[in-house]
Amino acid sequence: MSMHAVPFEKYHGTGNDFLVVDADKQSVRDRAAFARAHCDRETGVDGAAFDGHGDGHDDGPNRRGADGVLFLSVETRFDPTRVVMTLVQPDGSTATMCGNGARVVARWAHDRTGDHEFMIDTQAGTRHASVNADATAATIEMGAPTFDPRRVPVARDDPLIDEPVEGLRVTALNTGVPHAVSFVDGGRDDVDDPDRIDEIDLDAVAPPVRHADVFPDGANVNLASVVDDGSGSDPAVIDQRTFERGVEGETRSCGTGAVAVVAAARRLGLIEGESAVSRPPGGELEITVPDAGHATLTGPVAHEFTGTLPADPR
Ligand SMILES: N[C@@H](CCC[C@H](N)C(=O)O)C(=O)O
Repeated sequence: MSMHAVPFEKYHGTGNDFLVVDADKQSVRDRAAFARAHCDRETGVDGAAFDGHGDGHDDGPNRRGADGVLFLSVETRFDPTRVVMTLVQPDGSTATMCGNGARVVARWAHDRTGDHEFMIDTQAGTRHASVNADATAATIEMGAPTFDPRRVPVARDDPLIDEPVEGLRVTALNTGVPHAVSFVDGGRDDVDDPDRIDEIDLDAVAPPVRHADVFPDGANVNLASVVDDGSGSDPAVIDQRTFERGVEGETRSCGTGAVAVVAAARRLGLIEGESAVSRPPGGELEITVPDAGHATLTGPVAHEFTGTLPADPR
């Protein structure tokens, strides 16, 4: 067994939290085993064990474990600096894209270089990223959402738009990874509605959809409720919850999910305008989904703590 210790940083974006490992400096032989062990919410990385935890500057959710490990490689010979991103999830799988993870990558790269603009190489394509002046928020270009059945993918010839799948009415699309979006009536603040979004047992209703035959690669499953349709002077507001493939549970926030929710709401005519605010449990995200071209995702990012972890945790 290797006793090698791997330095890492922990960051989060609206509560979607990640361990970050500099892949240029650290070798982790079995990345899946590393992620499975250290992301575990009961036995994984514990911030209380490390200096810098809750340092008063970037006070994160400070939960044990994480939603994934970002292995990053920086290529400063490019302008803007390029970062190659690989996300290994708590079940050991590798995700092709992660919106909140990419926002964390931009902040991590800023903390190393002082730059504010980056290109991030993901398995879903190369994405432009920027951090704001004090690096408390990051914006990612998210590519163009697609409902094309071959690209979601869904196992049928027509787009899957607002149809029943395993007990939910679902719209299927790909925003870098596959998503199923299901709109429900009551928003988080509709406290008198017994069926409001937060009353739904997501851990019970999502897995049958996540594993449905119509999704050959599986899907992340989002519940969404339109709070404001954007017909007034402000952008639309949508409450969101996401059950993530790879985490196999609900996360505090999902960036590709937020873009999927807004793109699906636009497709179904539920909101007006190309900008919207998504409200996952972990905070607020600003999304744009233009009629053509790249969507964008903007929201807060924060550093939690720094430490070292065993490279081979078995
Ligand atoms: N949390 C992410 C999504 C990560 C990928 C997803 N779990 C999958 O496997 O499809 C985000 O912020 O987009």
